[in-house]
Amino acid sequence: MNTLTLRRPDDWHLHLRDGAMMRAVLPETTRHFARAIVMPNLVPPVVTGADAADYRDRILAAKPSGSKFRPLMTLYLTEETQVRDLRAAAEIGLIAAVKLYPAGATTNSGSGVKDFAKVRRVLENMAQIGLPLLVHGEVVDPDVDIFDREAVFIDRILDPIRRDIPGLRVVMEHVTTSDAIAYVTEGGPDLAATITAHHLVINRNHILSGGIRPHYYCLPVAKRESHRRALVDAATGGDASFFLGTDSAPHTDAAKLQPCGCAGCFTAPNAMSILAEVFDMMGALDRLEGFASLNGPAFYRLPPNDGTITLEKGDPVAYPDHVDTADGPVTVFDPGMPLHWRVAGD
Ligand SMILES: NC(=O)N[C@@H](CC(=O)O)C(=O)O
Ligand SMILES: [Zn+2]
Ligand SMILES: [Zn+2]
Repeated sequence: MNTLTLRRPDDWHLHLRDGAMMRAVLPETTRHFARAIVMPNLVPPVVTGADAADYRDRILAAKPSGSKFRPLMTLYLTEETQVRDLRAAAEIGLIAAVKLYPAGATTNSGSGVKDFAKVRRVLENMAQIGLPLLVHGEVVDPDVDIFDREAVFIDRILDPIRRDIPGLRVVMEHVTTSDAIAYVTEGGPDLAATITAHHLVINRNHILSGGIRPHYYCLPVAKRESHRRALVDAATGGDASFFLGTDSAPHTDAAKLQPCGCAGCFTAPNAMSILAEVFDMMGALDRLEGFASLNGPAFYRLPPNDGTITLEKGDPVAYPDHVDTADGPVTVFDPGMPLHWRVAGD
């Protein structure tokens, strides 16, 4: 097979940032994706409905002319989140989901939740109205090994919350372990997971191969090879609980390349080429549309997109190694292998 036409895909987990950075990275997403769940971890975070409306307007104003891209907004859950504000934002269709960051778990998560009892009433209301809770699923306990934080989060935090609040719809974001895959596979219709492109192609060895590779450092950190294989099997296996969320997370090189560098991989430009390569290697190209374009809308109770994109197979595709922003260059994720599939028109 040398060409493949899919319904236009969506990105169910994306960091667009703000200001000059947003203006520089947004076209990299709108080129391929019709919609994206936009993460709220700005500084300060997107906490209220009014914050989300303002941020949405800034994104729409920065969108390339002619693009029909639709940002799907999220609120950043804090211990002060007001039920009334959240319900109002959901009712008018301003927000598509609410994001839970355990305080301290990742980039700009300082305003996240420390005491889960304090957000219980908000979560109950979300269950009532069917509004999905998106979780960065890692515990922050420094005594828990960084490679175990996702599995421990499921046992200590996520599973108790889901038992406590039946009907709460949850997306485990950017899953990295076979533990999460197993939990989501067994989790029933109210549980789903996003999988990134980069976690399908790197394991933890890549971060430390021949030296330290800051551009492969993201959170949750890539795990051992057996986990990567479990992710590939889940993404390509046809279970509708799994769908694409690139977690494309731009940071300037200056912010990545320092003694304490930021976590995040910038994959918006080449995520679709990476996915096509992985699905092709697995003999599963016929399932790429489900993963990238159908399973996400089904979980979010939205229609799939009308338009299509076409992928073409040929000589290895060269992507620019960075995108320039007014804040400095942002390095594009290097998958470390040739990519043979390009999006037609790129
Ligand atoms: N994934 C990352 O490594 N970083 C994300 C935050 C997140 O999604 O956890 C970011 O905002 O930079
Ligand atoms: Zn995260
Ligand atoms: Zn993210």
